[in-house]
Amino acid sequence: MVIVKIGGNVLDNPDRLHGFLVDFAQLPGPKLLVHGGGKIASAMGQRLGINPKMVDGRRITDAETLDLVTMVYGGLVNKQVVAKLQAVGCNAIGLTGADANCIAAHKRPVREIDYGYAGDVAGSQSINIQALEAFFAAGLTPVFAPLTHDTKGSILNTNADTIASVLATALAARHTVQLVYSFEKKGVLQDATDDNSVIPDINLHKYNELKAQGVVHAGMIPKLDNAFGALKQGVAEVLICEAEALTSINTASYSGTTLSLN
Ligand SMILES: Nc1ncnc2c1ncn2[C@@H]1O[C@H](COP(=O)(O)OP(=O)(O)O)[C@@H](O)[C@H]1O
Ligand SMILES: CC(=O)N[C@@H](CCC(=O)OP(=O)(O)O)C(=O)O
Repeated sequence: MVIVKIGGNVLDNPDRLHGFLVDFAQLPGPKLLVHGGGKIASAMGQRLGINPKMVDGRRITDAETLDLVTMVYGGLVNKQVVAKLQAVGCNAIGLTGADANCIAAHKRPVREIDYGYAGDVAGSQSINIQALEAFFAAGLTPVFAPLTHDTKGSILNTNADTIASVLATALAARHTVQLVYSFEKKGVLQDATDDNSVIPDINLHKYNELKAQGVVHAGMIPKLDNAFGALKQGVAEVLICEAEALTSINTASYSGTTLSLN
């Protein structure tokens, strides 16, 4: 089973998104897509006079930002992705974590920073596996927006990399799961501005070194934390690669980054 996450910079590029969705539709076997959309939410917010506030890669989600991200992730982006997948022969069903109680979360506790309506998922016990299995059994491909719910009536904004990691972890109890973080760059790079500097393999020790050297920074840190978290909890393989690499992931020509614990 393959779980794929697609990042906001590709979602924002119609040509790259189209190519990616054609490739995703062709992946054999049961599969699931998680999309981000942070960049689109920030741009739409600015048009509405809502300025984005990010701390450590997480959006501070006040009440009006929650409305914004619910509209953008759960509406605009999710439904556009689903319609485009339908057009290329993939029977996708668009979901948030509230739908079929797929992903329960809790509001991030206020410590130094109040993230507002940002949701953390406690672990794979918060995933409704039966609902996911029912979608797969019906031949449907779930497409998740980065939204969860608190089971008390509120939607929560949850990082898409985290959603991909917890879904992959929950499904790993029953399936051999491959988790693919696809984004706009060719992989984890030695020099974030040089696409020819892909680091092919990273284990936990090397990750800590890369972090300490500042080679891995910004949004790549939470992405890799989520990725290693999934490996530690039984996900068979985690890959980080560009959107265009999806059809090569199980071939010798794969040229992105592969993560391992040891
Ligand atoms: N070593 C690195 N290799 C590649 N990207 C890196 C690296 N360090 C930091 N980054 C940054 O991380 C970003 C990816 O994180 P993020 O924007 O959260 O991705 P996504 O759009 O997939 O959610 C890249 O656009 C890049 O700017
Ligand atoms: C709480 C939180 O930060 N949520 C993210 C969800 C979107 C996301 O993760 O999008 P990308 O994958 O495109 O970055 C946000 O609102 O930016």
